[in-house]
Amino acid sequence: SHGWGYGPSNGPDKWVQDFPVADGPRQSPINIVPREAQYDSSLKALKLKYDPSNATGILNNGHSFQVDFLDDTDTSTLTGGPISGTYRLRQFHFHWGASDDRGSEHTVNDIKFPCELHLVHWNTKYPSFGEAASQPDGLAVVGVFLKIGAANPRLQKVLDALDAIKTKGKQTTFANFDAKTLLPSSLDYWTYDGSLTTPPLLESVSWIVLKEPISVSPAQMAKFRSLLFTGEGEAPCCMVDNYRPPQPLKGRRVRASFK
Ligand SMILES: NS(=O)(=O)c1ccc(C(=O)NCc2ccc(F)cc2)cc1
Ligand SMILES: [Zn+2]
Repeated sequence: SHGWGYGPSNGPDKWVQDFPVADGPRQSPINIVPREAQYDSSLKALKLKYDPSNATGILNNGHSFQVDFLDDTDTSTLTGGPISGTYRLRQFHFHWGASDDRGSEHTVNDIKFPCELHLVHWNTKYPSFGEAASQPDGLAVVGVFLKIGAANPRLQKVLDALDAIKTKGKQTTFANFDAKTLLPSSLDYWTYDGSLTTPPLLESVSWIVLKEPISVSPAQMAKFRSLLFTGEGEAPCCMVDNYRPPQPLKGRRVRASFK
């Protein structure tokens, strides 16, 4: 009944009641201060190899919507970057605001973007996502900022599917989508050790936040905001402001892959 959410009674400030790790040492998101990030020449280039045929479906999970991928083989993977080994793409999803002045989870010099994309990967040294999610090196999430500008044609196929998943729990098939097309031209990134940004807030994520945003138009942002947090037949509540604000850095280092 009273599950976690983003409202006044169940939002980010209340999560610590059910998930004490919310006050842990490596929580996400954070504010990224480029001037204080340490360039690390030992950081490798990101290597993302995604197979479009692994896309299976698109789901309104009541907190965001996600595009799910078949992750039973190493056909859609993340390697290189700050991580060692092979991480498999499991899903991507977004966080966004009720207006263009907010919505991202990470901020840069305290600047909020209207939307942030998360591509979620898990370390194949563990038998499953669920197992990996409880390990300090279990997950790797690539974060991409969306900035208001020209309409982004690469987003359109995802946004056109949203009418079919308006309410919580609805899902539909979503096939043959190349998640790589959502990435900006530069793969320069900041990286730090963090957590899931929603309950259970597990401290198992190597965060890889790309410096270059991709574009989204105001009309496309309106499509995100047409979704509902609520299920069919419930009093409708617009799915907006589904972002956790930045958390204390607690001495963590943020490294940059670029000068
Ligand atoms: N915003 S984010 O990219 O940080 C993020 C990514 C994935 C999840 C997730 O999978 N939750 C369900 C879940 C969590 C742990 C499990 F063990 C099983 C399912 C939550 C937040
Ligand atoms: Zn997320």
